[in-house]
Amino acid sequence: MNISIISVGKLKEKYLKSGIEEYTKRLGSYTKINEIEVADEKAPEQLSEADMEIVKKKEAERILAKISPDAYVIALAIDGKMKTSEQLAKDIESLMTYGRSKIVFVIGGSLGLHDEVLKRADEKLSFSKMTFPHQLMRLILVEQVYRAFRIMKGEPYHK
Ligand SMILES: C[S@@+](CC[C@H](N)C(=O)[O-])C[C@H]1O[C@@H](n2cnc3c(N)ncnc32)[C@H](O)[C@@H]1O
Repeated sequence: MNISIISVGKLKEKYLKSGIEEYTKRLGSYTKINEIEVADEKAPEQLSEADMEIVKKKEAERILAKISPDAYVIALAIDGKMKTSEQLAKDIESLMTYGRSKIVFVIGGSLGLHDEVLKRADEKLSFSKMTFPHQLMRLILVEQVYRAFRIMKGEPYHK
């Protein structure tokens, strides 16, 4: 099983970096996780709709260039499908069972994901109807992937 997380922009906050490192280390007992960062585009506050589209499109090109054709892509999106941690574990397990050995999670930049990425995605996953900063989303996601492996292995985890 090869799991990647593609995200836009460099992770700057120390506390997020150390949280992600911690869960990546814990996950190491179950699977390897590749953290792929693609460059973000400058997005000043006052962008027109057209300019926002350009920013998201440029970021999308960089994201799509990192995804291989045989990868199962899960795009993180607020309007995606919500699931329980147990369901996520089950879904990852069935992907492994059916030979989809490459799973790629994609987290958008500050403006979100371009439609082209959403079209490439096999599913859209929502963590709630609230908006999280993309860098914090990385930490939440890696913890949930770790939790999913604990659940799959029948190991204890905090409820
Ligand atoms: C700051 S948010 C982008 C907000 C943007 N207005 C949108 O609607 O996508 C950056 C990225 O974090 C992820 N994200 C933020 N909140 C999320 C949530 N509740 N569920 C799933 N993904 C989320 C998405 O991938 C999103 O593209």
